[in-house]
Amino acid sequence: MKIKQYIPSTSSIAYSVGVTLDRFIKMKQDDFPYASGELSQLLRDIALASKIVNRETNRAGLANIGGAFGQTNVQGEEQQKLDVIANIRFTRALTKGGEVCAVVSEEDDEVIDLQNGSGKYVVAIDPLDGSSNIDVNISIGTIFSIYRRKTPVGSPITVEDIMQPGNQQVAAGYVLYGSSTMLVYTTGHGVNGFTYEQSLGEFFLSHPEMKAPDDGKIYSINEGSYNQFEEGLKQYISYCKDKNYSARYIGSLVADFHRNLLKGGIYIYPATTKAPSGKLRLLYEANALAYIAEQAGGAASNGHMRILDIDPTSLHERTPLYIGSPKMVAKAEEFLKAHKEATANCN
Ligand SMILES: O=P(O)(O)OC[C@H]1O[C@](O)(COP(=O)(O)O)[C@@H](O)[C@@H]1O
Ligand SMILES: [Mg+2]
Ligand SMILES: [Mg+2]
Repeated sequence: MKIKQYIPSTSSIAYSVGVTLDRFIKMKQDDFPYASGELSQLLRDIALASKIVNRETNRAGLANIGGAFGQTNVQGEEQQKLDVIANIRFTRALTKGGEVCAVVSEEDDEVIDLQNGSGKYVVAIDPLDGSSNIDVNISIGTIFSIYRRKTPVGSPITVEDIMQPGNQQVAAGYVLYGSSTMLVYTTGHGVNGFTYEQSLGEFFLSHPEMKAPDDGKIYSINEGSYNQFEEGLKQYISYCKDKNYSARYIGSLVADFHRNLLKGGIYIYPATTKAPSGKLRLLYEANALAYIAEQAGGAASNGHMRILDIDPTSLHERTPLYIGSPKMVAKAEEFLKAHKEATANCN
């Protein structure tokens, strides 16, 4: 009996399809000898739910799942049907997976206790980001943050488990439902992006070790509320215009963030006179993207302090967000600080 060693074929007739998300998670898990596989399973559960939500978003116009659901959420926003569908799909996947004890969701007023005595993890999630773009076929997303609970497994869930600053995240990521669907995540060891191959039902590694360019020429801000911006920010926007930077604003946080992460740029959702804490939510929007930004060499602040160091005080609290290329975030902070100091000196 002859035995020969396997030599991988390099022939283009059967090109390699690449590394699947499952295999990548397994490979990375092996990097941590004490890893128990629970976080890996949790990431797989999120990937599964995102495949289902991807299917729903793709056929939203056909299957009568576009449009309003007819209820408002705790933010006072009218829920879209896809907000509710995505919320059900992710919460169900996290419950069935068995790794999670509690979920904080944009679409639920209170913390959801999954009645899972063995769950080690807490997930904060924006099931559907960019809701205003659902019915107009513009990229939308999902954003998630993962924490290890602070209290012993099996004990009642406490504020301590939920109200953790972003620097306590063990993983974070987003799904972008765009011209292609991508899952981008970090477990604190760099950022990797996977593209969904619909026909095979698999995510494949397409953007290994993503790095945010140090600087950029794109600024993303909704200037519709310009008159309510603080003076320092107005000066930074003039600076961007003097520099002939490109203004790009999709109105879906995940999509704007993703573009700027790849090309270099800054996304700003500022404080305004009407909304002094801005619009975006700390626990399930800002923290996750801030962790990814920093893991890719970018930066994220509320204009004055690092997002990841903010101690949360309420479930749906909002924060101004300045995120993207580190030099651009630093420059924006500089303008805010300089104007604040100048005003203070005048008084
Ligand atoms: O319409 P505005 O005020 O520019 O706000 C757009 C921002 O609001 C959001 O839609 C808020 O997120 P949700 O859609 O998850 O509520 C962001 O995705 C987006 O960046
Ligand atoms: Mg959102
Ligand atoms: Mg949302």
